[in-house]
Amino acid sequence: MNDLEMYREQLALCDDKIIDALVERNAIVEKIMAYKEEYGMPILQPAQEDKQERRLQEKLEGNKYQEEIHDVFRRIVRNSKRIQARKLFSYNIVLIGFMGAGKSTVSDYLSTMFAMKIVEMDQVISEREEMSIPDIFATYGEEYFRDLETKLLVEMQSKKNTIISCGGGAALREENVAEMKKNGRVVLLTASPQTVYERVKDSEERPILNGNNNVEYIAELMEKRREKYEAAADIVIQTDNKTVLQVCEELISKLMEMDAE
Ligand SMILES: Nc1ncnc2c1ncn2[C@@H]1O[C@H](COP(=O)(O)OP(=O)(O)O)[C@@H](O)[C@H]1O
Ligand SMILES: O=C(O)C1=C[C@@H](OP(=O)(O)O)[C@@H](O)[C@H](O)C1
Ligand SMILES: [Mg+2]
Repeated sequence: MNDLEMYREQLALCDDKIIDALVERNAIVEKIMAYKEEYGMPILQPAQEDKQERRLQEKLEGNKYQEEIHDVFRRIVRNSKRIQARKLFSYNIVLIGFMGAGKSTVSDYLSTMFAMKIVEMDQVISEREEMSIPDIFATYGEEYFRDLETKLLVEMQSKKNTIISCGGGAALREENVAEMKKNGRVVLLTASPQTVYERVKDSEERPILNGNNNVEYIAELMEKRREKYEAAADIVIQTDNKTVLQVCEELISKLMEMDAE
């Protein structure tokens, strides 16, 4: 055997070790999940994630391949999150609720924590139309926008394991709700009119509230929509005075409870 052949064999042995370590690592990830579930512990633990990241930084300090190894670890962590998410949610998670309830924020956080794909409906529609949501409303009217929402929700049926962040009006059409439920669990986020107002008062992105951005109008519109939101929901989470992390934890545990039934 010449040297080159020997090095190649050594490399293959290294790859085998990496594979074995990854299989072992993933099995441990599953054990941690099962443990948290058994003892009713929070699934998301961002502080632990930060701690792990710091440990890695320290360990790699001064290492010649620091950047490359770090890159590999980022992928490893992302894939562990995916494994977790696939195990927990075999369906789409569809967030509905009034403007300012936190649908976009919660979706974003969840998608980061579980490395799940996300569809932010307003953003997709806006990109496709090459126009902001207020401009779509102003140019073509609300009905046109609502039809785009319906079309997008129909497309979403081909997705799996995806977080769908709806616009606040998406759950108002019955046909939309039927689409959401085909492949997803519908999560209703709620907040009081006062909380909504505090969260959206400086926003210019919500044409429905144009010129009416006050607690009274919000309360009235919320009441008009309430029945439809509630009828669509598989689970409901009240978000007043809760952090985004708390809302996400509640969402996860309620979905897990639902699956256990
Ligand atoms: N639980 C929360 N606590 C405090 N602020 C929040 C919370 N959820 C969302 N927000 C804030 O409220 C605003 C509106 O949230 P957003 O996610 O855009 O709502 P939605 O998509 O339901 O209209 C954002 O500025 C966001 O940072
Ligand atoms: O409630 C509504 O009718 C709407 C809510 C908005 O989304 P957010 O709920 O994310 O603000 C956006 O889709 C559009 O301005 C209409
Ligand atoms: Mg939103």
